[in-house]
Amino acid sequence: MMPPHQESSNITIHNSPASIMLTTTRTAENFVSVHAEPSTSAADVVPCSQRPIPSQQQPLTPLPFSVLSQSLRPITLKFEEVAYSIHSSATTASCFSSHKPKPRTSVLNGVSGVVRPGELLAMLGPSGSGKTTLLTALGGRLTGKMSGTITYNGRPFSSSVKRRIGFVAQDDVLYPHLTVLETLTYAALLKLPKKLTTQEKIEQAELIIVELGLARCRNNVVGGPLLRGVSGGERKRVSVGLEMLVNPSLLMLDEPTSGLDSTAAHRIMVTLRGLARGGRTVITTIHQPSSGLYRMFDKVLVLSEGYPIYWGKADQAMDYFGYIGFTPSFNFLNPADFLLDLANGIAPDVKPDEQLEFHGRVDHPDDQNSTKQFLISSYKKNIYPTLKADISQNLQDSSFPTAKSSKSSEVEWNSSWWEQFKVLLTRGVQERKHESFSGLRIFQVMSVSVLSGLLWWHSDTSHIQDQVPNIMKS
Ligand SMILES: Nc1ncnc2c1ncn2[C@@H]1O[C@H](COP(=O)(O)OP(=O)(O)OP(=O)(O)O)[C@@H](O)[C@H]1O
Repeated sequence: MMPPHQESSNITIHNSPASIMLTTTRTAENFVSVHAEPSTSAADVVPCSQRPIPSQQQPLTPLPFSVLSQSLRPITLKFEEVAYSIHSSATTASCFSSHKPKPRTSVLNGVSGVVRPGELLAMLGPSGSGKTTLLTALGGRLTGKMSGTITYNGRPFSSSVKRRIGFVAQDDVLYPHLTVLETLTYAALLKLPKKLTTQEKIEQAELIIVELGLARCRNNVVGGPLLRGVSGGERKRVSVGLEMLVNPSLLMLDEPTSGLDSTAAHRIMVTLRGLARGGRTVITTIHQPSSGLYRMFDKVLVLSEGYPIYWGKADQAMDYFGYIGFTPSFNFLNPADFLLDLANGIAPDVKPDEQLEFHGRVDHPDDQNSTKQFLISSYKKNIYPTLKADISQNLQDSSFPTAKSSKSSEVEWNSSWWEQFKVLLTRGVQERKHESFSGLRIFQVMSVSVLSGLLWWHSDTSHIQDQVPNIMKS
């Protein structure tokens, strides 16, 4: 079987040193920031003066084209009164009760916000508070009964918006036996426009590897549950890199730091903040950030059982809760801990040792509920009016292409059928290079591939999101 990195077909993955940092600069935090070029027509792009100042410029060799340096179309995301409910009787339904209307459980209740290019929004809340559901809704992936409005530069979700969104799910789907370089290279070969040569696409993958600080592990296998591979943080950065290949204007990440140590989590968050400062709109859910991570957020949305209890600047959250009467009775080093306690209905006047007792006792839920109710009503009274005014601000925007230009750009971004087939075949062989081949297995795989292919044969390009998981699995 072919060793990794060996030339196969006409696709070659080089291990040459990445001397292609066209648009990268290192900041004082030893962070590689991604310099995108937001359109100057967008009203609320973060001014250059607010971006991190590079401490040193590195000598750069120009590339003919860089996916990261091409002009972005910044996205201002606004969502207002988003509510979502699910059927809660799935387990109790029987053939005798099937005609009864099923009760619904509310998951999100009147959640609103505005996130602008250059901003990093963190959604905080206890487990089950609705963070992932909201992120999925904002990413245009939520099916079911949802109400409220979500707009992208003032327009509803559309295929051209979809193209500009990168979504990193909590459970990322990666090929365990491919190396970091191979993973990103095959993705580049599939995703990048056909006007680029194969060599240029490979260079884009190398550029992303450098951008995300993966150069050290570029030749390590990604790994999975049964195969030891790169570390959790590196794996997460590979997932971010896969989304960056299409240079998204709006990047969404579900729990990108879960299961990581504080250093790896910090590195991921530094990366995300850099992506935001490059003109992108970045939204992440996060479970229990350290105080260091918390300080990196621009805005914070705190959810409690699907209700918002805080929306605003991260560094003003403690002041707000102090204003409505919740001042920590001891010095909270980590504001996130304080916010999560409040979202759980735990008032700060309960001392730490009493809090343990509080968690263990069952006769206090009323106290917790009344605290939550007070926080929800305070949000409606103090925060929502200002937020609503902010959402109502008109946005002068011309950054999305018209239907006609969008169509032509979509055609431009598709590789030919034959190109995709060659890449998928090579990737499939590479991924299974450790396995022994038999005629039966080859027949089995080919039959499933043909069937999958027929299912999506001539499907509309606007359904590309549905096709991607099939491409990944095939
Ligand atoms: N399709 C669904 N079917 C059943 N329950 C659902 C569905 N979608 C959401 N829920 C419920 O809605 C609530 C919110 O779920 P969600 O995953 O958004 O929470 P979360 O804040 O992201 O939690 P975690 O931090 O544990 O990931 C949970 O109680 C979950 O069980």
